[in-house]
Amino acid sequence: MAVILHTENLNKTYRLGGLGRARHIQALDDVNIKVESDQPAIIAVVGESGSGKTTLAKTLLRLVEPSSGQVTVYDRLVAGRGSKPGKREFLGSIQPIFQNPFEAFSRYRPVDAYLEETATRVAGLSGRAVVDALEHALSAVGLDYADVRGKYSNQFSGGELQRISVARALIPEPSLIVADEPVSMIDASRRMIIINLFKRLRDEAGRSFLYITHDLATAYYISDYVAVMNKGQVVEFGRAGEVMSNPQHGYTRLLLDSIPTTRSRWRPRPAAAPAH
Ligand SMILES: Nc1ncnc2c1ncn2[C@@H]1O[C@H](COP(=O)(O)OP(=O)(O)OP(=O)(O)O)[C@@H](O)[C@H]1O
Repeated sequence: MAVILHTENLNKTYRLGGLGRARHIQALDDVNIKVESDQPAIIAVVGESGSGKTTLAKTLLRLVEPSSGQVTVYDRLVAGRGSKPGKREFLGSIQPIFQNPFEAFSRYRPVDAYLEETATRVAGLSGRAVVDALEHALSAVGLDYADVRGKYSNQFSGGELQRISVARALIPEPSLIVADEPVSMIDASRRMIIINLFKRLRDEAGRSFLYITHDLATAYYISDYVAVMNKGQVVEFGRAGEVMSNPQHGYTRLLLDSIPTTRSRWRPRPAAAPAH
């Protein structure tokens, strides 16, 4: 079985302010998560703002150095003491998708230039193989290269642009895609297209995802595993079905109670008392 993700006693403390006025924020507080499986998996990390989700994502992407602890992804140590993966090899195996696709692509550069750059610089491709990789990745997200070529970010909807971000992430054939709030900036009616795309890429292309979200409802819908974070700690972790149907922690129950259900939304109001 492969160790898809293992964080061991992972800590991150940010230091704010200068000498004498320094303040420390413990963004990750002994985070321990282990997902071991032969099947690719979608691992959701849920929690309110400031709970440490993005910091966790950034340690996997090596954008943030942990204060202590280690991270293993697909049996390879990627962060913490002793981790020294080569840059290209590392970038190829873990790819990010960010929250705002309009910020990921400058409006002064055609979007396919970004895809080409990933194909040449990260995947190490050249010549015809670059075009093949772009065609293949775009078709995996339901887009045609001919419809994307030469166009700029302002010529796409947020949903289309996020699908192009996913295509870019797929080019180096990563084993894990880290998606930090990937649908929060997208029109609500288009969110499920991206969410379902992740499911399809897990099942058909064998990609695993770390899916970071505030939204427990979509986390439940697509995830195999859920980690619930609060104040830098993972307060609950397990198979999605178990966490949702039998939450052990009060904070998880609180998050679950905040999901609007059909029943609570449409429950008829009690009739007003007749006026006397
Ligand atoms: N570069 C930084 N310097 C100092 N403090 C930081 C830095 N990045 C994050 N923090 C702090 O660390 C804590 C965790 O932040 P983080 O962004 O990881 O949370 P989050 O759960 O992703 O929040 P959100 O959902 O709002 O993105 C917060 O208190 C935040 O203010």
